Amino acid sequence: MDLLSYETSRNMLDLLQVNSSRFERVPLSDALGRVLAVDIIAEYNDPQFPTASMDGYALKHTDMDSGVLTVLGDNPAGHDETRVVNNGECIKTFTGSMMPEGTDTLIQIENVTYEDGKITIDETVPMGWSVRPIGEGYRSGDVLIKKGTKISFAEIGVMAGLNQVMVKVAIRPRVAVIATGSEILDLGEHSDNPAQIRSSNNYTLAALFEQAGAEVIQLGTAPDDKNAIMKTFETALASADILVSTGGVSVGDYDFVKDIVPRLGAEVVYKGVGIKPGRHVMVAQRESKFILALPGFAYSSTVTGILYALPLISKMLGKESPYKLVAAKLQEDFTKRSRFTEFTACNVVVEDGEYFVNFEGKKVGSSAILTNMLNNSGLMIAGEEDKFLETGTYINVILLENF
Ligand SMILES: Nc1nc2c(c(=O)[nH]1)N[C@H]1C(S)=C(S)[C@@H](COP(=O)(O)OP(=O)(O)OC[C@H]3O[C@@H](n4cnc5c(N)ncnc54)[C@H](O)[C@@H]3O)O[C@H]1N2
Ligand code: MOO
Repeated sequence: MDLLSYETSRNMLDLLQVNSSRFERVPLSDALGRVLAVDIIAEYNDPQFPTASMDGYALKHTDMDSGVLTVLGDNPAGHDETRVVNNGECIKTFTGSMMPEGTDTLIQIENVTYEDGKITIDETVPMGWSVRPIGEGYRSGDVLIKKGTKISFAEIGVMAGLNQVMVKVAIRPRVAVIATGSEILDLGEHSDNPAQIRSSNNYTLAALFEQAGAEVIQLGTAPDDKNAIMKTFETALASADILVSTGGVSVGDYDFVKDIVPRLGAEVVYKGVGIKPGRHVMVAQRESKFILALPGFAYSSTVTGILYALPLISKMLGKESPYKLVAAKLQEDFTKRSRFTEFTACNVVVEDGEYFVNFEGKKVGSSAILTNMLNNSGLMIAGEEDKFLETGTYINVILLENF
């Protein structure tokens, strides 16, 4: 089998024409987890007026040493204060209130004694004390959130502060997921044969893609039946942007998926990459739609889903990168098992601001071991040329959180 290198396969994937300009407007309260389709630019300053940040008295700092000041009255938060403070005067002003004209400093209640409409200053404060200046948080015109950002709690809050009632977000790519194989049983399906196994692939991948911002069409499982698989694929392609299948891509007599994909009129971009796991992965395109046929093994399908589906989803969403790649230091020796680029589940530890990896609790075995991905594992990348990697070697790791 002629295998592409991992790097070539990823470059070819990056070169595929993907529509990344589809957007919709959603209410802010529905925007969590969506990806911004525009830059969020401040239309005003925050705050828009000098604002008190403590409860106290607004005054001129030049009066700080005068000892006693006349209180003109109260200025509660939200009050449009119009009185002008002159020398020897102050206004009782509260946290969040607009500072009255003529004042530059707020002295907190604890620092004064009030009696008969006057305050005596017991402890002075510096010029500008407890006043949030105009534009303390941001200035009009500042780009606060970049297009392509996944919206989290902080983005929601900042956009609420900007009165963004509706938010322009990328349309979620629709990804159809199906697991093929006559031995696999869907969730809850009755088993009458000990050679059957539970399907995890279609659920792992659905969760992975949803986490990455896609809308998943869960197609469940399908037995190794050429015509049935073909029909299901054809139907799925009518509504999905990406069809992801697992199983049926190697050389077995019942591995039909690899033959079905070209028969659907799709152009095979490649089939077979020098990676472990996942070497049978197939990428195909039919007009603007993509078909990713991933291997059946649970770990292989997950890794190839990360490596080949996430970049397409991420591009459709207008995100800068599908996941975070970091350089980490090996905390133990690592021996590569194949001549391919290898992706190994690892623990990622951060110590003193540096990333480290180790394999504590990870099992060595076949490409079926999905439990190695538990506990926020990372995916360590050992290159084709690597063989034995010593403790202390720096190595690239894909972080699998927050993509
Ligand atoms: N003679 C050869 N045999 C195999 C080769 C090869 O090159 N020559 N490649 C091996 C490698 S590497 C892989 S990866 C697998 C890929 O095979 P398929 O994509 O055709 O997958 P299946 O044979 O259908 O399944 C493989 C394995 O995974 C289990 N499986 C399948 N679907 C699911 C699911 N939804 N959830 C959980 N587990 C699943 C299935 O029972 C098999 O054990 O081929 C090797 N063989
Ligand atoms: O391609 Mo398989 O996933 O190497 O085990």
